[in-house]
Amino acid sequence: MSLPLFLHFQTRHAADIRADGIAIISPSFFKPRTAEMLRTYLREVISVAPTMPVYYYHIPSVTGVDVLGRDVLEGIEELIPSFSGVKFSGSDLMDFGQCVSYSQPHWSCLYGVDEQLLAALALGAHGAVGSTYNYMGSHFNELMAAFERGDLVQARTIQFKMQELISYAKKLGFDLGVNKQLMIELSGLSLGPPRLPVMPCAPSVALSIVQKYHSLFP
Ligand SMILES: CC(=O)N[C@@H]([C@@H](O)[C@H](O)[C@H](O)CO)[C@@H](O)CC(=O)C(=O)O
Repeated sequence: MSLPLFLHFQTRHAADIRADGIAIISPSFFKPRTAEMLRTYLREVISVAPTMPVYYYHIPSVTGVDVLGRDVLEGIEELIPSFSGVKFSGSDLMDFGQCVSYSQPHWSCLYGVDEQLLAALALGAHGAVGSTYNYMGSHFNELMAAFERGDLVQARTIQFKMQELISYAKKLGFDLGVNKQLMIELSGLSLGPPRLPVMPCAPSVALSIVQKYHSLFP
């Protein structure tokens, strides 16, 4: 089966630079309708570098692909021996729980909806990858530490503050452009403007969210 050429080169490049692994997102223009179609696609992408660890990056709100993560994992360890886990950026926690439950001992199930991390930890998430960790990582480390020592009151307090911040930001149009501006403001790093079609964030919006952040996390 043939693979779009750029994917061939991207995977080859990852192998050439000895990347620790790759995460593969579903195609979103011609969408796979079934888990089998998506698994076949993942296998073809990684066939260029068959020993490199590979993660399935499940992010239905971006791809628009309506296939359960758990269904994609079915039998994937036989199809892709280097399969290493899933980065799950969906809000369907039952599906996430089923991914964790099916997970093989050497896999990682990483959760990516930052405002629901605590629930995912309770379901056995092995780690987290998310955009807001770029500027709120220390608070999330505290959340995870509190969860690990069984202090659910503290873990919830941090999660609720985070939810309040995201819901505040969403009312002001939180998107990638806003998120990038928050990274700049809160990390102090100069990251430049976003690339089209993402639009830059209005300074008044970023300022308002930054103020909210400081009021929640003084
Ligand atoms: C749909 C989306 O962008 N999800 C984010 C979240 O971190 C999200 O921004 C956060 O939970 C706030 O809603 C990440 O899962 C995506 C992500 O980590 C990435 O693509 O780098």
